[in-house]
Amino acid sequence: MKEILLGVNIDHIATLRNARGTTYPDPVHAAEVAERAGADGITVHLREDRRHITDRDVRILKQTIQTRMNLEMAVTEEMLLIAEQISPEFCCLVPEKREELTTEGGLDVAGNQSRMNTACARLAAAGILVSLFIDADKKQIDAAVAANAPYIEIHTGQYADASNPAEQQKELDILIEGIQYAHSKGLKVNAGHGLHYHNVKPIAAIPELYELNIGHAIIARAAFDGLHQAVADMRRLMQEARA
Ligand SMILES: CC(=O)[C@@H](O)[C@H](O)COP(=O)(O)O
Ligand SMILES: NCC(=O)COP(=O)(O)O
Repeated sequence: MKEILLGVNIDHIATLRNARGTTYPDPVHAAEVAERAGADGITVHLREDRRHITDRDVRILKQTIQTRMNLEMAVTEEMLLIAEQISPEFCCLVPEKREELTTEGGLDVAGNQSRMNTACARLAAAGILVSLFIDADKKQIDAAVAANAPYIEIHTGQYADASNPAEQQKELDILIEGIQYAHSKGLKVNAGHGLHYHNVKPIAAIPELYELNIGHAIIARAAFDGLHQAVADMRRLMQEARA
């Protein structure tokens, strides 16, 4: 069966650094180790409040990443200008709330169609491949198609947060239906959020998926096993699911 790619999100290396205001651990170093361990791309979320990744990180990473940068960002004028200046290979547009602990759901593309169309067109004009981080909802998938986004990333948060196997299976079925629908519409379909070593396989097994973006669980595992091992183990689990 086809390979599935792994984008490693290194935000929480920066969380650890910022907790003490030190210069270490450096996300630039993390990207290099993750790439050597088999990451197909590096994801960073430049939040409006800069709680982890900073402008400096994005600038230097753009010069040092050997694979490709996927810059996650809110749909704001400030972020669009940064993306146009940095020119990452991919931009994933995500919803953002200042107070949230982490991303709580998908972007409402359908409810903000003209703003999304404009953002996608601006990024495409800058040569950036756009992805929209959305829920597995046909209305949002149709809106992503209408916005001319070549990629979407399906939000797996509800699946990851399910509190029992029956609920998790229900969420998985919703994801599979949405992913198949999006794929049939010609979108390249990624997925991510909340995936970890014990819930990744059923997601990685979905044949229409192109790439998974995984961060928090890999960085947490790295504290005990080292980042190289943590990335390699995640990659292996994903490939096993495709065997
Ligand atoms: C959009 C998304 O699902 C992730 O990138 C997530 O936002 C990671 O960053 P946080 O951990 O700061 O939420
Ligand atoms: N877009 C999802 C992502 O980059 C990583 O999310 P998480 O694994 O840190 O929850």
